[in-house]
Formats: sequence, C-alpha cells, structure tokens
Amino acid sequence: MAIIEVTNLRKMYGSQVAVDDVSFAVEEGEIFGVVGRNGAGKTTTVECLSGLRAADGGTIGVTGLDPRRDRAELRRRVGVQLQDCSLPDKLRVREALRLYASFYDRPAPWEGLLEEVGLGPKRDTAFAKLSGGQRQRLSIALALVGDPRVAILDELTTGLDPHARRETWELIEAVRARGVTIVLVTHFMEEAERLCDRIAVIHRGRVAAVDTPAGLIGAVDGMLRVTFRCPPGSEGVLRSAPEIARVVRDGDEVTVTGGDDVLLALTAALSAHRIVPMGLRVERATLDDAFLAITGHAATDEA
Ligand SMILES: Nc1ncnc2c1ncn2[C@@H]1O[C@H](COP(=O)(O)OP(=O)(O)OP(=O)(O)O)[C@@H](O)[C@H]1O
Repeated sequence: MAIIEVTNLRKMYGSQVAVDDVSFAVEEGEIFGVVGRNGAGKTTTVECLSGLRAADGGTIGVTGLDPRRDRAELRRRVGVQLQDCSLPDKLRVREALRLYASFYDRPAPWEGLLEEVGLGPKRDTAFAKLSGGQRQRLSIALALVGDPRVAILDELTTGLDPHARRETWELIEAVRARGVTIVLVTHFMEEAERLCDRIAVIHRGRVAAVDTPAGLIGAVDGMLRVTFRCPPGSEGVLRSAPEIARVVRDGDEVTVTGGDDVLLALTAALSAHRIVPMGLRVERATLDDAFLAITGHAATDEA
C-alpha cells in the first residue's frame, strides 16, 4: 500500500519553476530514492512532502494526511532530516535529543536511540566537537526521536568520507529494518544503487523515470561494456553481430557494448577470425550510466 502519494506536484519560486510536474508513490517499508543533479527540484519536492513548503499545484498524501492542512499530525508521523543539520555549538548530544524529544507527546526512548546510532560514547560531547559523520548520526537520531512512520533524509552523506558514508548506509538500513519508510534524497548514484528499493530520477523539475535500480540499469542500451586491445581495423568483424550494439575504437582500445550475450558473441566473432583480444575486461553498466542515458547528463559534474 502506498504510504506517500504525490500527483502532479508543482512549485514556483517567483517566476521560476522549481518543480514542474512530479508524480510518484512510495510503498510502506521502502527505501525510496530521489536522485537528480543540483537544482533538479529534489529538496523542494521533499520540503513539500514534509509540509515545510506549500505546493502551488498537485496533491500530496503522506500516511493519508495532507502535509499543509494536517501539519501538526504530520509532524508526529514524519521525521525530517534536511540538508546542513546545524545546532548551537555548545549543545551536547544528549541535550539535543532530550530537547527534540520534548516536542512530541510520545517520543521514542531517546537514550536507546543514542546507542542505536552509535553516539552513546559521545552523549556529553558538544555539537561543535562532533565529526561530520557524528553530526549526520545525530541528525538521523533527531529525525527518529518522534518515532515516525516515515523518515525523509536529504543529502545525508554529502561531505562524508567513504568510511563514514558506509557507516551511515548501515544505519539507514537498520532504520528501515525497524519498519520506517525512508525517502532518501541523494546525488550519489552508488548510494542510491546500494540502498534504494526504487528510485525516482528528477530532471528539471520533472520525474524522468521511476524504477528499481536494476530496472533503471537494465533499460540502458548496452548493459555490458567489454574493452580490449586488437590490431587496428580488426574490430570490423564485430560490427555484423546482432548482439553487439556498439563498437568504438579509441587509440589502442576497442569498447564493445551490448546485452548479456555480448561477451559470447564477441569471443565467437573474434575467434572465427583468429583475433586474440588482449587485456580484456568486462564492466556492467551502473546507475551512473542509467542516469546519463535518462537525463543526458552525468549525475554530478565530477562524474
Ligand atoms: N528558496 C528559494 N528561492 C528561490 N529559488 C529557489 C529556492 N530554493 C530552490 N530554488 C531554486 O529551485 C530550483 C530547485 O531547487 P532544489 O533545491 O529543489 O533542487 P535540488 O535538486 O534539491 O538541488 P541540490 O541538489 O542542489 O540541493 C533550483 O533552480 C533552485 O535554484
């Protein structure tokens, strides 16, 4: 059953359209990814979901509530961690949790939550003295202190080193295992591929695709990429094989793409002509490739 339903969401900032026409549904218990480049409209979308912004058009249902009309009740059911969690420098970890718990009638036992997110040893540490990863753990704990059914996590691992990022991923999986539905905004494709059951790709304020990571990757033309070296021109024998979608030479190297049967077709065609592929390596398409195919852009400028 869908716990979140968004239909034709539209949001303007002055004359600028931030979210044009966004529709998707999130099933209970899912980790649902919202991915897109900077400025695609991800944060605006989740801010509308959490009642922090009023939409200009469309409808939103979160646990059956309208985020603007039923804001008070929504706050009890939805935990929100927004970009750039910032607290007063001197506020200690346990003080922050106790303070946030006081906002709710029936908060989660925050002492247990502290242990669960691995901040037990840091309970007396001031916010300013926490590392980036510890701050993110605290922001997750604060999003969960109201014992929500849905947690909205926005760019949770931006700025973390790979180790802290992996630890945060494990924490997110543990939160889902407690039955919390998670909406995860990210522009890290590896993160989305690893964590999410389904992903909405937002591009220029619209949903360009919604599917499982495997579904998005499977739709990429050329799921397998085989790279090798062979004498110049000899790769021509590959062009007639129907299983091979593309043959590209770049200097010494030839890259061949196609579906799951591309490797067999390639080795058969080469061996029939006694051509030995040197330094052969096979790579599977990733969510980065799928993102590029769907939007026409790499997910991040660095990618
Ligand atoms: N408060 C605001 N006032 C005016 N324009 C805004 C405001 N917030 C966002 N925008 C604009 O709306 C568009 C969508 O922004 P949004 O923050 O939703 O994108 P995003 O996908 O979350 O980007 P990022 O990954 O950089 O956080 C962008 O063009 C942005 O510049």
